[in-house]
Amino acid sequence: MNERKKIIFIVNPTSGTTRKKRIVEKIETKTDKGLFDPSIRFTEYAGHATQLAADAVGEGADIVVAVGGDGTINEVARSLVHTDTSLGIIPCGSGNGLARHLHIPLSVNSALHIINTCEIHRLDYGLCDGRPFFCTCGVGFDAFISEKFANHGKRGPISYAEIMLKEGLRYKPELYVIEDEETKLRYKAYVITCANASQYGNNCYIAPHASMKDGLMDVTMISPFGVIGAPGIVIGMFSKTLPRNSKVKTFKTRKILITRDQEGPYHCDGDPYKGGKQIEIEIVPKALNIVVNPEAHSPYRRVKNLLRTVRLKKDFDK
Ligand SMILES: Nc1ncnc2c1ncn2[C@@H]1O[C@H](COP(=O)(O)OP(=O)(O)OP(=O)(O)O)[C@@H](O)[C@H]1O
Repeated sequence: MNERKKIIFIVNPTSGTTRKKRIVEKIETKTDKGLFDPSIRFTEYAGHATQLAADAVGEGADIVVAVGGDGTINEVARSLVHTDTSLGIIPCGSGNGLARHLHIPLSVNSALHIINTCEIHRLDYGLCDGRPFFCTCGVGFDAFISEKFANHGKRGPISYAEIMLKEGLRYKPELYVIEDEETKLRYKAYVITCANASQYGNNCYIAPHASMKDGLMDVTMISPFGVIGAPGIVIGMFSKTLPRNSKVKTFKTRKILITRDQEGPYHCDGDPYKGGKQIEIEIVPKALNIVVNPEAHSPYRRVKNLLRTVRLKKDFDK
């Protein structure tokens, strides 16, 4: 008989707005016990998931599942890069950018089905100022807002929208020099985002053509657009057409250096950090095993997910 795979679930009780007790019950009942030997651990403070994931690697875990949002995934995945231990995802954050990019369903039952299917791909991640990111990183307005959000106390999309409206008008775009191996350009930008995955979360696509398999990041630079240009930017983000906007410049590259006039924040997967005048960002190709959705590119994926969720819900309610 094959030995069961060791799988460790790391639950962030503070992520998103959903209650985690029911999620834990689902993990306990729906994980395939024939395939896996599961255990569940809870984070007790910010940053704890990194230590728990490192411990799991040390214990020889085959899969470590981040149960939370992009912040939790980042903390878990940074301990898994360049190892044979794979990252699983049960998305229950506020934005769930990486899970949405990978077409991992937001229903816990369906996400557990993906884990039970256990298809693993080796994908890219990024380094921003030496810090790992898996979805996006960058400077400008989004880094400024993530700093305000981190200090706000309350989470969830309503708090986020509140901060965007209150602080958005105060933000002043900066001048940046952006260099890669071939070009050097000066750009006054509202936002510069380097994307390994396509979206910030909540289906807000900053780089709709980003791929985690191409060894490259998609750099999106948005120049100041004013009140009149704002609806076009927002519509572009939610309709995957942002690169066509005249205020937006995009390119793919492996590594860039961003230089600005003064020190300031940058963000990695939505979490803010203090940065210097220069920030180096690069993609590390094929360095993290991730449990992916084998049906991610099937045209019938949404219908199948819906049917599976209904079926699993019926089983669960029995
Ligand atoms: N037990 C804990 N107590 C307080 N904070 C925690 C705890 N565990 C993790 N955190 C912190 O919670 C933060 C937010 O978690 P996470 O990003 O998963 O949720 P989210 O912000 O709601 O979702 P998303 O990033 O998808 O929008 C993380 O940056 C992490 O450091």
